[in-house]
Amino acid sequence: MRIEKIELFHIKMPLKFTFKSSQTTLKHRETIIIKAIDELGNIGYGEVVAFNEPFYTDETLTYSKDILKNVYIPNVINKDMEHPFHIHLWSDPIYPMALAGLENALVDLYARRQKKSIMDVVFNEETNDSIYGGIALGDLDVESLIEQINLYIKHGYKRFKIKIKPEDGLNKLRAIREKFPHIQLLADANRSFKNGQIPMLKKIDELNLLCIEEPLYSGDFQAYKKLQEEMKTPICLDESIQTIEDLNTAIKLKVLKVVNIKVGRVGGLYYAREMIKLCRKNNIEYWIGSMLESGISKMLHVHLASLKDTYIPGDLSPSKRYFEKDLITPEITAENGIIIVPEGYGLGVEIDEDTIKDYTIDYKIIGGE
Ligand SMILES: O=C(O)CCC(=O)c1ccccc1C(=O)O
Ligand SMILES: [Mg+2]
Repeated sequence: MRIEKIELFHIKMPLKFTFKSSQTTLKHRETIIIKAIDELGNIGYGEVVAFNEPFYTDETLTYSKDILKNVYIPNVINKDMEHPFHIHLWSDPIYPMALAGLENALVDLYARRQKKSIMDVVFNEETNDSIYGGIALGDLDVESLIEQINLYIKHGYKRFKIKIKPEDGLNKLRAIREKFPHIQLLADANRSFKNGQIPMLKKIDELNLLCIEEPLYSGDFQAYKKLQEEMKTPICLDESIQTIEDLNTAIKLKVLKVVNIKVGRVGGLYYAREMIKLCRKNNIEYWIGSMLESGISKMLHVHLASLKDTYIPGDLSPSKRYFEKDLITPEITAENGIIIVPEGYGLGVEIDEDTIKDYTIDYKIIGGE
């Protein structure tokens, strides 16, 4: 396969709700959609899931765009490639979300070219035909959280993730657990608890959570190890694990029980697969995370969440929850909280380029001369 042309669409999608975490408030989701075209006219899409501000990791969309234009895209354009993962021989994940977006576009293209599903290209193993969706809720007030959970329980959902901060996180979780004793509940603190607030964190143990994501401000592995020794709720690492080396270190230090693997954060499907292999070898639970992206990423995550040994099937719920109009046809939908994994080639859905163009605020084309 030879990639002849790459288009970058910097898009800005209005969110249907304001999403608050301990670190940020989002009313729009900006990402970069990458469209890759090969010498036969096959097309594949990927999404760069960085944000405008470095609240989650250091990578911002400005950095992503620069490295794509100056390094990652020139490294692949007009070269013969046998497999999309060969991109990783030529480019390092300095800005992993940029590299992942490009790699994902090449994998989607390659799978469509081979008339295979993306999972058949990346994982040669049996997967589930459907997954249980779950609802990730921002840091809302207690009344709104309860209202939302009630609503989605009526729609068949059983799993909820709540964003928390030290000031009121414990009280919110207590109120929710009291009202809903049987739901599967997770919390994500996005590194907001400082040392003095650790006693409060330990009280979360009373609430029977599936896990708590990244509670500690320090992000320090030794501090996580100590905390996990003192808590029975599994601690789930997310932003602390960016590279295979991070994961290896965490495994060696016996820090880790659960890890949230995000394709963007780790530099693409190749690295995500390596991490999954490491988790399996070391009996560590893993699951596939998301970050309010368009259906181009979220559908990829639906595919990965269909692996049979994930801890939970991820932060995945219908497109319509997030956006008036998503970029894929059909959009992600759920029936009774269950999402069907599409069967077609590549991502298994069509990409709606008119909608991409409607959301585009900056455009660049490379190659194709
Ligand atoms: O896609 C979703 O609904 C989950 C959103 C989410 O938790 C998140 C959103 C933005 C940045 C970081 C995170 C996270 O998982 O830490
Ligand atoms: Mg998280």
